Amino acid sequence: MITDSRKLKFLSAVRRYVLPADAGRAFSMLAPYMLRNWKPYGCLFFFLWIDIGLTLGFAWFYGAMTDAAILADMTRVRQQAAVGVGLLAASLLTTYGQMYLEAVALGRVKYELQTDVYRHVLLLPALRRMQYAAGDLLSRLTNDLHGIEGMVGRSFLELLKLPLIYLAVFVYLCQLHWQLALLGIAAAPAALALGAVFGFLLRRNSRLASEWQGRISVHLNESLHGWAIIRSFSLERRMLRIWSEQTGRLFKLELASSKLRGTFAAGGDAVSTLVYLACLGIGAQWIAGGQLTVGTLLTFISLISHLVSPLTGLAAQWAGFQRSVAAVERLRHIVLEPKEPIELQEPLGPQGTPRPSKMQDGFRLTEETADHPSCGPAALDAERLSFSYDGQQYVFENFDLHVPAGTTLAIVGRSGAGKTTLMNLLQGLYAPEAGTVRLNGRPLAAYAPTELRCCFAYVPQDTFLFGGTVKDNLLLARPDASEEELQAAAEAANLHDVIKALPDGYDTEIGEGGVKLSGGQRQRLAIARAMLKNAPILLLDEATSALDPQTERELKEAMQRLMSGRTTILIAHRLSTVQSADRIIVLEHGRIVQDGRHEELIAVEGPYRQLHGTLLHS
Ligand SMILES: Nc1ncnc2c1ncn2[C@@H]1O[C@H](COP(=O)(O)OP(=O)(O)OP(=O)(O)O)[C@@H](O)[C@H]1O
Repeated sequence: MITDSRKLKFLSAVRRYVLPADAGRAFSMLAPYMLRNWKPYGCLFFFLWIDIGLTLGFAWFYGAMTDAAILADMTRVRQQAAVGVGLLAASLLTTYGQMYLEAVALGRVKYELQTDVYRHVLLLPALRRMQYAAGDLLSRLTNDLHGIEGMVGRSFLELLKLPLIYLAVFVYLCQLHWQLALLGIAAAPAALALGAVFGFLLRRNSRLASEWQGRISVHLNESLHGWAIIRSFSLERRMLRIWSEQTGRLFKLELASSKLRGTFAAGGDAVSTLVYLACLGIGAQWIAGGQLTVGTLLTFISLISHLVSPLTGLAAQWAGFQRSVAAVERLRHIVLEPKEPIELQEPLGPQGTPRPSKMQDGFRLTEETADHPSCGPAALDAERLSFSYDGQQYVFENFDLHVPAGTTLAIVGRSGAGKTTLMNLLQGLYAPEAGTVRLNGRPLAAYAPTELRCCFAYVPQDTFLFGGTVKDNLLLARPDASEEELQAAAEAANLHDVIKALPDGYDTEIGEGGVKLSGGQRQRLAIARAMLKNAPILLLDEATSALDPQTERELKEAMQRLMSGRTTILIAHRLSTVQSADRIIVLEHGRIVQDGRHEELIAVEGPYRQLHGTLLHS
């Protein structure tokens, strides 16, 4: 006996299959892209009618040619041959036109959609961005993007074509011989039922396959980024096991889909063949009885498959369509996310010539990074800030802080105290749930995002460098910087001599993530970059790694040059930077538990004195 909940589940699954709400949403997302490219789509629609006309034309041609041949009417045979050549030429042109136009339409829609989704990813607010694994985003932007073909490619037009051709063939056949035509559609219910069941199963499989595809991407991405840890912890076997499990699951799903498709195709063939044989048998009897000519039967036979295959084909196309709906849904999730209101320069179209870029990964130096308004001396204030990552556990509650212009504030505290979170709140990367951060008395929200970014130079603990040359990486901070300015920044960061010693100087390729530079060199490159940006507020997350005395000294000098004349907030791990700060705050569970200069804090018993011993001596 079927329980009620099972029945409900089944009914809702059927409803989702027949009337998928997500299909409507997916269409409303894709419609603007298709409308914008209405020309190729319009032409494809035109070709669709020609295609239907050609199908009927060829069927008629075979019949008429056969009848003319049987009657040995050579004049008609010659006329028919000419018609045949015309039909063939039209068919070749149609095939070529359809393939070309599909490539144009599909390519443009995919390009525009991918660019929009990528742009959205670039502009995701920091906290929202963290909700997605990098590999998952990668999978959405590649696999899922290609998965939309069922909704915007020719298969979508096929979906339109199948009912039309079905109707056209049926009407045509009824005129030829209505009894045979009715015999042809007798198989319709069986074919439809077969198609619906298989389409449903295929859809479920393709959804699962999409999810596994995403997981594989996440794993692959982690393996490539964490290869050093994999090597040092001997995780190769474990990573390979996870990989094999995931790809094995995907393989099984794809195999199951292939089996379904195979069974479905075989079932469709069986139904078509049965109908074909039945028509042939009955038709032969009618020919013998003089009710039908051989040519008419031939026309009939060549069209009969169009009465059956659209039904099975419709379900197959429907399954492909469903697969696309699932893919569009995954892309839609991203574009529904809020984004930073930053205007980005319109990229070139698919036919446009890309602007020359020296960056390996195609990162372009555009006006977005070139804006460089000067904010002048800047003071930062946090007023009654409250912030939590999950809406439950508050990292900060009613937090107040005042950083006067031109001073250096050092933040110290145990791991997890909230130092990085505070830094991100102060530079407006995270929006507080309550309270305000003010820059020169004006709330951060009142600044345009690009204007705000230009007021801060951030040197994180782990420097991120782009593949490309030393110069490319420096120019990211200020694309219009002159050679002299680049050199001055590098000199101030104690990096110029190192760069000069590289094989191609400033034009040396530093590899993906700057792998060809040492850790200390990477840090100094980040400092030089911040130097070039010349922002009034400097946010520094000091590196915790101990460096050799020489590098340490060079780094310290570079940092001090960078800090002079700017408002600096630094997460301090080194005694020397803490000692020279104008003010030190000690954070504990999101609260300032000690506040003052080094001499004042060290003089009293408290967390600072305890932490002091753990700071790096340099
Ligand atoms: N993306 C995040 N999602 C959820 N919780 C987070 C996230 N980032 C940090 N936290 C939590 O917020 C708290 C403060 O973290 P934060 O990174 O600011 O500490 P920190 O003082 O910078 O630590 P460390 O010195 O180890 O870098 C911690 O309890 C941490 O678990």
